[in-house]
Amino acid sequence: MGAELTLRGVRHRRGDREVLRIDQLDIAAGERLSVLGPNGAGKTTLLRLLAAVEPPSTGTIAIDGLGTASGGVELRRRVAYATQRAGLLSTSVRRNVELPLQWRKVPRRRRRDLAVEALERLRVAHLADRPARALSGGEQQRVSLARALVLDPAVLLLDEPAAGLDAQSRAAFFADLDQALADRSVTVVQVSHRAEEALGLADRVVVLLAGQVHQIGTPETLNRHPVDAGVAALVGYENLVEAEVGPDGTVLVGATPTGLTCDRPAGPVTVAAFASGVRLVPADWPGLPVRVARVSPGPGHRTVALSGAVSLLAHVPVRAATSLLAGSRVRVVFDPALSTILPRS
Ligand SMILES: Nc1ncnc2c1ncn2[C@@H]1O[C@H](COP(=O)(O)OP(=O)(O)OP(=O)(O)O)[C@@H](O)[C@H]1O
Repeated sequence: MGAELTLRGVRHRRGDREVLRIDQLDIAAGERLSVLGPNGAGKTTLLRLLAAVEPPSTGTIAIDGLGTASGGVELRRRVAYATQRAGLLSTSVRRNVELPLQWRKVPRRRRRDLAVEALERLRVAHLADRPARALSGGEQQRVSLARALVLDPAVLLLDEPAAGLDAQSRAAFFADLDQALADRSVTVVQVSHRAEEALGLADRVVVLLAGQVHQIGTPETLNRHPVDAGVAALVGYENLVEAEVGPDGTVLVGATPTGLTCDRPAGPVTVAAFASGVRLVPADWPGLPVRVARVSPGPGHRTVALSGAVSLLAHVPVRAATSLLAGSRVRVVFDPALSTILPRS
């Protein structure tokens, strides 16, 4: 059964620097929470506090109502923490996964069965007799996860579980992780600096910037309604453009309409637009005048760098991009479904 986590008034200092500040966070039993933030945001610090590796400088963290500061063995046993590096011991894969069970005095026979089952769930049972340190990075990550899951934890803490994997291996890894967790009600807190990972498997996402929570919401909310430009950049909006809301609600760059309207009061705003929401139209149509600076191949599209009054990135279907030559003049409007208007920070 997954455990409920509650954080109240948590502050954590490293030396005289405060690196984490979370006033209140409740994580429901069985919830999958992602923590998204850039390098140095405090993600690992948060996991270390949740795992009771160290206590917060001030404030409380409780697991099913029991404070981590009490340091009880029983409480620690309910939490499995897979650190950023797989950290496997230089023995066989099987032994790595069996060891935590041995420490808990699980009988040998049962240990073996549980270890094999955990390895099977992560699709690495065929590696059971190999030296763990001689595996590839991706294989080691899977064994590390099997080692965490074999304890049947109430809380699973994952620090960048797919760090160092290529894009294809990452996708397969997360699909298998999803499968491995499918019939468990474990509470999962996973940290990542990649939006696609953080938003992929989560019920909710916490955005951490400089140690502070900027936004908490479902992946869909973060995607469609980031609260500020910092969150927008982190969730993958490639374009952030300074604009103005006119008296009639038209969003303008300079005096030029952008194709967007909003019901904010007249004044400065920031337009966040996905590259796939930047529409190129002929130079004699209404829109922002720009020049094509560069066209480069992307997966299933061309990435077009545009310069002019604003610099933008656009993703353009391959067929439509054939007529785009560097230096040519076009105009740009933003697709409202792939753009959002933010307060100017
Ligand atoms: N042992 C330490 N001593 C001093 N400062 C530290 C220590 N560990 C981390 N920090 C600082 O605390 C802040 C948060 O670090 P943390 O490792 O939690 O960030 P992170 O979001 O996990 O980063 P990354 O994505 O790079 O792993 C950073 O500014 C970091 O430099």
